[in-house]
Amino acid sequence: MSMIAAFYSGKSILITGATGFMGKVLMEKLFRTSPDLKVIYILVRPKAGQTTQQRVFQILNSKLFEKVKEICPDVHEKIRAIYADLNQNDFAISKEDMQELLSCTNIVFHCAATVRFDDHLRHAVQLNVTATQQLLIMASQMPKLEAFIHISTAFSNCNLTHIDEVIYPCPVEPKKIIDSMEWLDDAIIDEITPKLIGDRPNTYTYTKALGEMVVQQESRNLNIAIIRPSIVGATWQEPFPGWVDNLNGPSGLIIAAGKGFLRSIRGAPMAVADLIPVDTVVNLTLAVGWYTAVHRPKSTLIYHCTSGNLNPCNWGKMGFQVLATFEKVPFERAFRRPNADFTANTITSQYWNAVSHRAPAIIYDFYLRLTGRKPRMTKIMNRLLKTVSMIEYFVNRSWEWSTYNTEMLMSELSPEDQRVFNFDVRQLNWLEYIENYVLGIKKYLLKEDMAGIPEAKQHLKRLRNIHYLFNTALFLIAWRLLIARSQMARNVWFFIVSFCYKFLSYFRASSTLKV
Ligand SMILES: CCCCCCCCCCCCCCCCCCCCCCCCCCCCCC(=O)SCCNC(=O)CCNC(=O)[C@H](O)C(C)(C)COP(=O)(O)OP(=O)(O)OC[C@H]1O[C@@H](n2cnc3c(N)ncnc32)[C@H](O)[C@@H]1OP(=O)(O)O
Ligand SMILES: NC(=O)C1=CN([C@@H]2O[C@H](COP(=O)(O)OP(=O)(O)OC[C@H]3O[C@@H](n4cnc5c(N)ncnc54)[C@H](OP(=O)(O)O)[C@@H]3O)[C@@H](O)[C@H]2O)C=CC1
Repeated sequence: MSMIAAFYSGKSILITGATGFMGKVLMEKLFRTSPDLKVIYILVRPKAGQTTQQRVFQILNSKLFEKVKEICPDVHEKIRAIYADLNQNDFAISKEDMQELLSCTNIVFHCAATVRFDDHLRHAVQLNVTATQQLLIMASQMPKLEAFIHISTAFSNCNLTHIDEVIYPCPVEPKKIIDSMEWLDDAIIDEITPKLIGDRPNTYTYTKALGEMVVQQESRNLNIAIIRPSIVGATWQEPFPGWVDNLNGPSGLIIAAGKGFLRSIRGAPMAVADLIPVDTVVNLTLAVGWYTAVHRPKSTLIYHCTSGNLNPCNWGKMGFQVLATFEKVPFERAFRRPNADFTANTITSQYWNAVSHRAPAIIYDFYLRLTGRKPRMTKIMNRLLKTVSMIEYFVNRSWEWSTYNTEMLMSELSPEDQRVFNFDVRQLNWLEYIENYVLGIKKYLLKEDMAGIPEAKQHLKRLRNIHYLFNTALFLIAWRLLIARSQMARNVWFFIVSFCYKFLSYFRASSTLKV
C-alpha cells in the first residue's frame, strides 16, 4: 500500500492554477491514486467565454481524465470549483466560500502564476508575488492546514550558474516592490524594470524569485516547502506518454520546427537541456506534500526538480531526435520541410533569420497577395522570432542545480511509493521520451490524425521538389545576371562549357571506337 496515496485519502486539498498545465496533471494523479480523498477545491476564474463550471467540465471530459473517470466515477462531485481571481483583493472569493476554504483545507498546492516572460512587471508582481503573499495569509488562518506547497521555478536564480536548495535574497525587498506597484504609473515601471530585474532575463524569473522570498518571510509557523522544476515538458509515463496541452517551453518551438517555420535558433548544442516531464514534477510535488505534513521539517525545504545533474541531455541531442521523429511522423500541411539547426553567434543567427525566416515569409506573402489572399506569413514569422529571442538566453547556458533534498526524499520513500510516485529521472530514456513528446504534440496539441501521415509525407516530398526547383531557378538567374556583368564570370562560363563539350566529345569518340 502506498503511504503517500493513503495520506491524501479523506483530505481536503486546495489547488491554485488547477486549470494550467501542471495543475491538471496534479489533479489527475491525486484522483487516480487517492480516489478516497474528500474534496479538491480549485480556484478558477471564468475565461474565454466559459464559466468556471464549464471550464471544469471541459477538463474532466478531456482525454487526460479518462482513466480517472473509471477509477473515481464520482470525480465531478469531489471537485469544488471556487470562483476566484488572484489579481483581486481576497481573490474575489465570496464570504461563504472563503469560510469553507479556511475551515476545511488540509493541504495547499500553489501552482498559479503568470509564466509569460514578457509580462508587465505590475502584473507579474501581482500574480507571482502579491497573490502568493495573500494565499499565505489565508493559509495562516486555516486551523486544519498540514502543508503548504509552493511551486516556483529552477530558473528563479538563473543569474547564478550553481544553484543550491536555498532561497537567495533579491536586492530589493518584495514588500517594497509590492507597495511601489500600487502607486507607480506604468511608464515609470517600464523605466525601472531593467534596473530591478538586473541580470535576470525577464520579469517572470525575477518575480518568481521575489515570490520565494515572500514565502520565506510569511511562513510563520506553517509547514511549507518549495518545489523548483526546470523546463516542464510533456508526460513521461502517466497517465499516458506524451500528453501536453500548451505551447510553453519547447512545445511551441517543436511545432514551429515541424511545420517548417523555424529553421535556425541561436543556441549551444552542447548546453544542458534541463527538461523535466510534468508527471515527474507532480509525483515529487505529492511526495513533498506528504513528507512536509508528516515529518514537519524544522525549516522550509526547497526541492530541485531537474534532470541535468542526474541524467543530462543536451540541446543538440534533443534537436536531433526531434528532427528524426519528424521523418517518421511528420506534421500536416508544413510550410517548408523541417530542417532546423543551432547557430553559434549573433551574426550567423541574423544571417539565417534574414535568409531562412524573413525572406521566405515575404516571398510567400507576395504569392498570397498575387493570388488575391490576405498575407499572414510575415506576422507569424515576427511572432516566432520574438519567442525565439526570449528563449535564447536559456539555450545558450547550462546551470547546475544541487538535488540533496530531492534525493533525500527519494530515499525516505517505501519501494511502493518510489514506484507509484516515481520522480527518479535517472530512469528516463531521452530518445524515447522526446519521440513520445513530438507524437504527443501531434496528437493532443495539433489534434492531427495518425491516418494523415502518408499524405503529410507526400506533402513533404512536394515541398522538397519545389525547394530544388526554386534553388535551381535562383542559381540560373543569379548566374545569368553575373555573366551579363562580369568578364571573369563569362570566361569561367566559357571554360566550363568548352570543358564539358570536350569531355562529352571524348566519351562519344571512345564509345564509337569500342563498337
Ligand atoms: C552536436 C551537434 C548536433 C546538432 C544537431 C542539430 C539539430 C538541430 C535541431 C534544431 C531544433 C529543432 C527543434 C527545436 C526543439 C528545441 C528548441 C529549444 C526549445 C527551448 C525552450 C526553452 C524554454 C526555456 C524556458 C525556461 C524558463 C523557465 C521555465 C519556466 O519556469 S515557465 C514556462 C516557460 N514559459 C513559457 O514558455 C512562456 C513563453 N511565452 C511567452 O512568454 C509569450 O507567450 C510570448 C512567447 C512572449 C509571446 O507573447 P505574445 O504576446 O506575442 O503572444 P501571445 O502569448 O498572446 O500568443 C500569441 C500567439 O502565439 C502563440 N504562442 C504563445 N506562446 C508560444 C510559444 N512559446 N511558441 C509558439 N507560439 C506561441 C499563442 O498560442 C498565440 O497564438 P494564436 O492564439 O493563434 O494567436
Ligand atoms: N511550465 C513550465 O515549464 C514551468 C512552470 N513552473 C511553475 O509551475 C507552475 C505551474 O505552471 P504551468 O502549469 O506551466 O502554468 P500555466 O500557465 O499552464 O498555468 C497557470 C495557472 O495559473 C492560473 N492563473 C493565472 N492567473 C490567474 C488569476 N488571475 N486568477 C486565477 N488563476 C490564475 C491559470 O488560470 P487560467 O487557466 O484561468 O489562466 C492557470 O491555471 C507555475 O508556478 C510556474 O511558475 C516552473 C517551472 C517550469
